[in-house]
Amino acid sequence: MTTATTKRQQSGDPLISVDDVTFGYGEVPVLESVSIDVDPGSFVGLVGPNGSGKSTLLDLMLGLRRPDEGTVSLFGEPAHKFDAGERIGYVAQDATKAARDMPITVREVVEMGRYPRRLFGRFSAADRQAIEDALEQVGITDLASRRVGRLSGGQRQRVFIARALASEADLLALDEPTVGVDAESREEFYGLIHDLNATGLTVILIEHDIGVVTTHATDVACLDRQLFFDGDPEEFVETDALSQAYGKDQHILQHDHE
Ligand SMILES: Nc1ncnc2c1ncn2[C@@H]1O[C@H](COP(=O)(O)OP(=O)(O)OP(=O)(O)O)[C@@H](O)[C@H]1O
Repeated sequence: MTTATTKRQQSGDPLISVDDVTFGYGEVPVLESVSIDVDPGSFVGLVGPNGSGKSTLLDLMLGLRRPDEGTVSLFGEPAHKFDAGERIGYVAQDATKAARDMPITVREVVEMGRYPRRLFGRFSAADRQAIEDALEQVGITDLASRRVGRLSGGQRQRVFIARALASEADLLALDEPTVGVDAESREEFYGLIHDLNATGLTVILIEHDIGVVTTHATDVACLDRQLFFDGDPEEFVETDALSQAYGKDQHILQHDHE
């Protein structure tokens, strides 16, 4: 996408490197000896049953929490020292639900993604163009002056993706982004994420629907405190990692397939 991304892709260094990480909230262990790399340009689907530590691992990857043991590097730096806001578009669980109460327009949300790049507190012509391009890329130009709170869940998701694009993020991190979104909008949404990944944007997606993950992801990581599987989606469906990780919670998967 950007020149910086291209350079990193050429260098072949992982964009995120999690090395032998252990983490707990107080005495409660959540992650145990987890090691995983996220390569530039990849689309990593992070799956596992409820409470298996997916959101926690994402927090650690983005430097929002520090591991008890092990190390996490992000863009080649210790993750907790990195100012993640600059190069990462993060759509947290419930982010769009919170947006229901936002008394601001779609364009204003997308502009926020561009704030850090302003010079002397003002948008340049290039900034304005980047904002328009981001709106257009996710197909919400005609919604630009609408209030975010008045949009559907699927439309709000697009607004947040556009904000990430306006910031020229190198990495898009999505935590169950389509909860509560209807099947058609959901399919369209993942088509959009697929296309963005094809342009070089690295994607990490937490998602219970294994079908979505195996269709779009280039890598699957299956977690339940430990990493059960990390690799090719096709191999993943052939191994017993699914039943090992989900065990009695397999109904979660079936439910999402319906
Ligand atoms: N801030 C917190 N303080 C204490 N415990 C927490 C906190 N956040 C999460 N946990 C616990 O850590 C474990 C892992 O939670 P996490 O949200 O990472 O799992 P998850 O795989 O993302 O779950 P889900 O699929 O249900 O969203 C759970 O047992 C959860 O209750």
